[in-house]
Parts: sequence; structure tokens; C-alpha cells
Amino acid sequence: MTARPLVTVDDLHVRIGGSHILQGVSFTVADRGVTALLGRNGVGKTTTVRALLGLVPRTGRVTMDGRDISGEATHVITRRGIGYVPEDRGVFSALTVAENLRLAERPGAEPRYGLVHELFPELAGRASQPAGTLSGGQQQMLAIGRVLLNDNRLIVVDEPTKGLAPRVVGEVAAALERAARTAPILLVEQNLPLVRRLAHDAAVLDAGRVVFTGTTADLLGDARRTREFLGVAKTTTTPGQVP
Ligand SMILES: Nc1ncnc2c1ncn2[C@@H]1O[C@H](COP(=O)(O)OP(=O)(O)OP(=O)(O)O)[C@@H](O)[C@H]1O
Repeated sequence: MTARPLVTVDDLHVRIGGSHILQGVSFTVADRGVTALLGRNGVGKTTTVRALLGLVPRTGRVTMDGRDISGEATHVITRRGIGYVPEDRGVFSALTVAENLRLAERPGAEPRYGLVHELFPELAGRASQPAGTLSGGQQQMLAIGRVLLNDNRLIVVDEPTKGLAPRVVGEVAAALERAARTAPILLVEQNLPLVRRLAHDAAVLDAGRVVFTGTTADLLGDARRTREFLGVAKTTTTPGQVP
């Protein structure tokens, strides 16, 4: 079956402190699989996902399932079923793994501990461990697990492999693959072999504007485009990049 747009972002503008950071960003997120949001450092990827979630003042239109959610507060958007794993992971270091998960429970919904522990058995084994003592990869899994506790329509994950060792990148990639079976994902990521492995569709930002939308295969199969938009020429998997 062909994927359809779940979320449509249309002409999104963000101005912060006199800077016009997003200058009319438009793209769609498919209703299945992984859609990658790409671009060099500082082009506006994080600002785009924060604007989508209502975390920064924005103009333009965001719809999910055809419903306009642009004017809604973040907690309303979240309750509509958008789970967010921010770049800093949003894990509470002083609290245990179990406490971090408990805080992610949504009132009135049955938390899916069975699913989370099936996908990430390590979290069950480390339930009483303070989250601050977990490795970077384990913290990322906890952050993804917190989102998977709820039945989301969309999961937004911002640079989950940033700063992680190559071996751990592979573990996070596997975790995202499993997560994508439960809900579509909008993934901000700079690791192109990982993007190639996970994402069918991509949108590329440059200086606050979208410069490409289409399939990841079309984008990364074109060396000129990849170099022009992402600043690199080589995108094939080499040993150690995504184990
Ligand atoms: N709160 C803010 N105040 C001022 N400028 C900001 C703010 N947030 C972001 N910016 C600027 O907006 C631009 C886009 O930032 P953003 O974090 O969205 O980019 P990015 O593509 O996610 O970058 P990276 O890959 O480095 O995370 C940058 O120039 C950044 O310095």
C-alpha cells in the first residue's frame, strides 16, 4: 500500500530575536515508516520540529490527519498522539529508569510496559538504576521507550545518534527500526548511512528553506545533490558506520 501524508507542514515561519530562522518550510510526513529531516548544522531542523510541536512561536499551517493543529498548545498536540524525543533526550538523570517511564504515562491511557520491555529488555533489567548512570545509548533507548509507552500517531526523534560510539549507533538504529513498526517516525539525523537504512522519504533544509523532498534513495543516490545539500559526497555504508 502506498504511504499517505499523516502530517502536512505548510509555509512554516519562525522568527526568534530578529532572526528569520524558518522561511516558509513545507513538507509532509508519511503515515508509515521513517521520514528523514536532513540538512547541515544550523539550517533549522530542530526549530522545525519544535515549531511543529508548538514549542516556539510560529506562523503557517500544520495539519495531522487533515486537522489543523497549528494554533494548539504543545500539551494538546502531544495528547493528539505526537511523541517527542528531543535532542538532549529529556531524561531525568536523578530519577531511576522506572521513575522516568512512570512520568511518561498519560492520564487515561493504559501504559504499554509490555511493548517497551519487549523492545528494550535492558530497561526492565535496569529499572531501579538512576538514568544518569546509563550509557548514552541506554539513555537514548529510555527516551524512545518513554515515547513508546503511549500509543502515538507519530514519533518525532531529534538526532538520536549524536555523540554516540559507532557500536551504539547500530543499537539505536535497531531500536528505531522496531519503534517504526509501532508508529511513523519523523527523524532528524546527520548519519547518512543510518538515514539510508531507515528512511524511505526525506526532506532537506538549507538556510531555513526546504530544498528537496522525495525519496531517500533519489537523494542519496545522487552524489551532486548529496554534496550540495548535505556537504558530503559518500553515503554508502562502510564498516563501523552503522553496524
Ligand atoms: N532560541 C534561539 N535563539 C536564537 N537563535 C536560535 C534559537 N534557536 C535556534 N536558533 C538559530 O536558528 C538556526 C537554526 O537552528 P536549529 O537548531 O534549528 O538548526 P539545526 O539544523 O537543528 O542544527 P543542528 O544540526 O546543529 O542541531 C541556527 O542558526 C541557530 O543558531
